[in-house]
Amino acid sequence: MSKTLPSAPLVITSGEPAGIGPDLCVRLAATSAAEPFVVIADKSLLQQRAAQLGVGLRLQDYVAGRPAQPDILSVIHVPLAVPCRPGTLDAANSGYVLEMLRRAVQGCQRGEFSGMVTAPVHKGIINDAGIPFTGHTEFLAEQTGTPLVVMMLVGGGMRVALATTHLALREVPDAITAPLLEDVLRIIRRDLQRRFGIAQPRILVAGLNPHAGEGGYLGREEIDVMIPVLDRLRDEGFDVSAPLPADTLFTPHKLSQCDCVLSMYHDQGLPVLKHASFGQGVNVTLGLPIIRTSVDHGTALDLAGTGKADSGSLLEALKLASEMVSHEQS
Ligand SMILES: NC(=O)C1=CN([C@@H]2O[C@H](COP(=O)(O)OP(=O)(O)OC[C@H]3O[C@@H](n4cnc5c(N)ncnc54)[C@H](O)[C@@H]3O)[C@@H](O)[C@H]2O)C=CC1
Ligand SMILES: NCC(=O)COP(=O)(O)O
Repeated sequence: MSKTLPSAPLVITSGEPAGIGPDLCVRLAATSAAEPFVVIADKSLLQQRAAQLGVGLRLQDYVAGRPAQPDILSVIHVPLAVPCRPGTLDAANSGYVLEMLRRAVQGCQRGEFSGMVTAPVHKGIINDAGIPFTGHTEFLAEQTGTPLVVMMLVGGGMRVALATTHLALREVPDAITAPLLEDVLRIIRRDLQRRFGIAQPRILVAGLNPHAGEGGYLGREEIDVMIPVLDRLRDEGFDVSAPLPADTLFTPHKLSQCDCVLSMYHDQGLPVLKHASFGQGVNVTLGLPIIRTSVDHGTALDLAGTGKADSGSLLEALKLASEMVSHEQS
C-alpha cells in the first residue's frame, strides 16, 4: 500500500441510491465541513436529489491533486445501472453500490484518499441481486485481504466494540473462541493507540451470559473461554477487565473508567450506544489497513428525498475519520 499524501482528501461513498445516502451527501456539500472530501456517486442522482430537497448544488468532476473549491462538490462519477426513485429499491443497482466501495478502497490503498466514509447501503437488496453481502465491515475486510476486523461504534461519550457482528444470535456462543477474543482485543488496543492516540487503552469486557455467568451457574463461557484469555493479555500489559455483567456495564461510573467497552454481540452493545447518540454516532472499522468510518443508521428508505433525514452522523463520521488520519500521521 502506498503512503497517504498529506493533503489527500477523505472519500465518501454515497451508498444505496434509493436511500438517504445521496440526500446526506447533498446536505454535507451545503454545510461548511472543515475536512476536504470527495463524493462517489452518480452525478445526475445527486442533482436530482438536490432539486428534490431544494438545495443548490454545484458539482465538478474530481481531479486528483486539485485543491477543493468552496461551495463546489467534487464528485467521482459512477453511473447508476438503472434510474432510481427515492425509497424504491432495485437490485439492478447493487453492482453500482459495490463499485463505489471498490473505487474508494483502491483510492485509499494507493494514497489518493486519506480514508473512506460510507453512507448506508441496503444489505438485503444486494443479496437479492445474488451477491452474498453481510455489511461494509466484512466486504472491506475481504477487499483489503484482512483476516479479521472489529466493528466499533463511537457516540454518547462511549466507544463500543463488538466481538461478533452480523451473526444470528444462536451462533454467537460458538463463535466466541479464545483465539477470536484474543485477536479482537489486540486489534482494539492497537487501533486505539495508533488511530485514536490513546497510549494505554482501558477496555471493559462484557460477559456473554446474564451476570457474566454467575460463577458458572448461568453459563460457562466466561470461565472456560474468556477469563483465561483476559488473564493472559493482562500479564502481557493489556488493561482489560474480567468479564463484567453487561446490564450494569454501561452506567456512567463504569464508562468513566474505560476507553472502550467490548460487547460480545451486536445487540448487547449497540442499543445502548444508539439510545445515547442515534443520529450523531459513528461506526468505525478497526483492523483495516485503511481508515473507514460510517454513519450509525441505515438507509431510511422512508425518508429519502423528503428532506427529513438528519445528516449529523455523516458529519461526525467525516470529523472522526479526519481525527484518525491526524493521529496516524503524527
Ligand atoms: N452503515 C450501513 O450501511 C448500515 C446499513 N443498514 C441497513 O439499512 C437498511 C434499513 O435498516 P433499518 O433497520 O430500517 O434502519 P434505519 O436506520 O434505516 O431506520 C430506522 C429508523 O430510523 C430512522 N432514521 C434512520 N436514519 C435517519 C436519519 N439520518 N435521520 C432521521 N431518521 C433516521 C428511519 O426513518 C427509521 O424510522 C437495512 O438494509 C440495514 O441493513 C443499517 C445500519 C447501518
Ligand atoms: N449495525 C451496524 C451495521 O449494520 C453497519 O454495518 P456495516 O455496513 O458498517 O458493516
